[in-house]
Amino acid sequence: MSSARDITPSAPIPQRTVVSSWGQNLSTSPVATFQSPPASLGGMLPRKSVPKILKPFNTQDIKILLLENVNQTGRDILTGQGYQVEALKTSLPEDQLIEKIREVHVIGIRSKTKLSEKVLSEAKNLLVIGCFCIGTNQVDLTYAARRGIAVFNSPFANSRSVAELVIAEIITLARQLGDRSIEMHRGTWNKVSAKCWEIRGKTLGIVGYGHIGSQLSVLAEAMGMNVIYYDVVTLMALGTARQVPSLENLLEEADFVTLHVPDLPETRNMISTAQLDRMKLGSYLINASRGTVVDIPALVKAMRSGHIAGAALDVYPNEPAGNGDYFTNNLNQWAEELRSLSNLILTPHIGGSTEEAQRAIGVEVAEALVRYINQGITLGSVNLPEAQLRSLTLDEPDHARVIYIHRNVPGVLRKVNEILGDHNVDKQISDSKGDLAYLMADISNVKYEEIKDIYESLEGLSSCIVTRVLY
Ligand SMILES: NC(=O)c1ccc[n+]([C@@H]2O[C@H](COP(=O)([O-])OP(=O)(O)OC[C@H]3O[C@@H](n4cnc5c(N)ncnc54)[C@H](O)[C@@H]3O)[C@@H](O)[C@H]2O)c1
Ligand SMILES: O=C(O)CC[C@@H](O)C(=O)O
Repeated sequence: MSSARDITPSAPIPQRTVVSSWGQNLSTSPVATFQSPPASLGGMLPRKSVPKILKPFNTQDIKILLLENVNQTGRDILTGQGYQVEALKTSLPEDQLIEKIREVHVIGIRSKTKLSEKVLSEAKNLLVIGCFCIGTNQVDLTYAARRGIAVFNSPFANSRSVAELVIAEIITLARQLGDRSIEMHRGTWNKVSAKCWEIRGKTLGIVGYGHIGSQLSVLAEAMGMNVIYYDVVTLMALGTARQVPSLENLLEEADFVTLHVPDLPETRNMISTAQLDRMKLGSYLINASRGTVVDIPALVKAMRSGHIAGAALDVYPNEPAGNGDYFTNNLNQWAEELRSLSNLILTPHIGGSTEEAQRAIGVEVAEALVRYINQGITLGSVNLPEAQLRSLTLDEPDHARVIYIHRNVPGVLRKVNEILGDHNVDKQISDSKGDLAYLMADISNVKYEEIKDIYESLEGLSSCIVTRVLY
C-alpha cells in the first residue's frame, strides 16, 4: 500500500484513488466492473448518462473481516468487488478480535461480536461496520460515529422468520410438544391432554409492535388468536389487533406474552418478578428479542411455582461464540437450572436463521457496504447522517467526490468551500446527526495532482474526523 506522499505532481491518472484520513493512499483496480446504482437511487440518474465507476480503493488492498458465518451471498458480493475477504464461522475472543481489527477497513459481524469502544479504538483503518442482522446493540454506535465509522444493518430481512418461529412456539408450548418429543426420544409413551390447549380464541400480547411484532400480529390473527400489543409509541393496529396503554394491561390480559423490543437501558429486565406476577396463572412467555430483556432467575422461579406454564427462549445474556460450544453455568450461572425445567423451549438464537433471511441479509448489507466504500453513500446507516448524491457519469471527466466527516460546529462549511473553491462544486449535500456532520461534494475540473492538496487541506481543519476523496 503506498502512502499519500507518493503522489507526484507529474503523475498521469492511472487509477482511481482514495486518500483516507489515516494517510493511506489506496489506488483502484483497473479491472473495476460496472456498478449499478442502488435501487434506493431509483430515478435519480439522468436517463441517458452512463454512470462512472467510482471505485475508490485498490480493490486488492481493501481488507474485510467477516465473522459469525456471514452468508455466502454477502461474501460473493464483497469478493466480487476484488476486496480481500477473510470469513470466519465464529466470533472471536476480545484479544484476537483486537489483533484482527487493527488490519481491516471493514468488519462484518452478526449479533455475537461485541464492538466496544475498547475494541474500536484499536481499529485505526476501519471505515465501516456491517451488522449482518437486525440488532446493532452489540456495537458502540456513539463511539463509532465519533470516529467517523459508519454502521449498516439489515432492518427487516429476517423479521418474517422470527415471526414464524414464534407462531411455532406458541403452539408447541400450548401442546407441550417439546416435552412429549423428548419423552418419545427417550422411549416413553405419555399421552396427555391435561393443560394442553388450542390457541384459537386465546390472547397474544405482543410487547414491541415493530417489524417483527406487527408481522406476528397478522399471522396470529389468521390462526384465530386475539392480539393486543404494547409499544412506547402509538402505532396503527393491523387487522383487529388492539394497542393497550401499559405493559401491565398487556400482562394481565394475555395468555401468551411475546417480546419484540430492542436492547435498551429501559428494556433490560423488563420482565422480572413483578411483571411475571402480573401475568395470568398458567400463561406463557416467549423471548426472541434480546437476552437482557428477561430476568431469567425470576422466570425460573415463576415456572417452578407453576404460575408460568411454559416459556420459549431464543436469546440469552451470554451466548456461546459458535456452534459446538457449551451452554453451561460457565456462561450463565443459571444455565443448568434452566435446562431442567419442563415445557421450556431453548433455542440457540435461531429466530432469523433461515436460508431466505440469511441470503437476503447477505445481499442487503454487502451492497450497503459496497455503496459506502465505493461512493460514500450513507443511506441506511444507523449512526451517520444519511446522504447520497446521484452517481457521477462518464460524461463528467476530471470529477472527484469529496467526503468530509466532521464535528458539527459553526463555520465548517465556509472553510470547506474555501478549500473546494478553486473547482466547480457541481453538487453538494451536508447533513448532521447530533455532534457529527457528513458532507459529500462532487467537484469538477480537478486534476489528479490536486487531490492530494484538497485532501491535506481538509485534514488540516480542526473539525475533521475523516476525509475521503474518490474519483
Ligand atoms: N431472535 C432473533 O434471531 C432475532 C432476529 C431479529 C431481531 N431480533 C431482535 O428483535 C427485536 C425487535 O426487532 P424488530 O425488527 O421488530 O425491531 P423494531 O425496531 O422494528 O421494533 C421494536 C419496537 O419496540 C418498540 N419499543 C422500544 N422500546 C420499547 C419499550 N420500552 N416498551 C415497549 N416497546 C418498545 C419500538 O417502538 C418498536 O416499535 C430486536 O431486539 C432485535 O434485535 C431477534
Ligand atoms: O443472526 C444473528 O446472529 C442475529 C439475529 C437477530 O438477533 C438479529 O438481530 O437480526
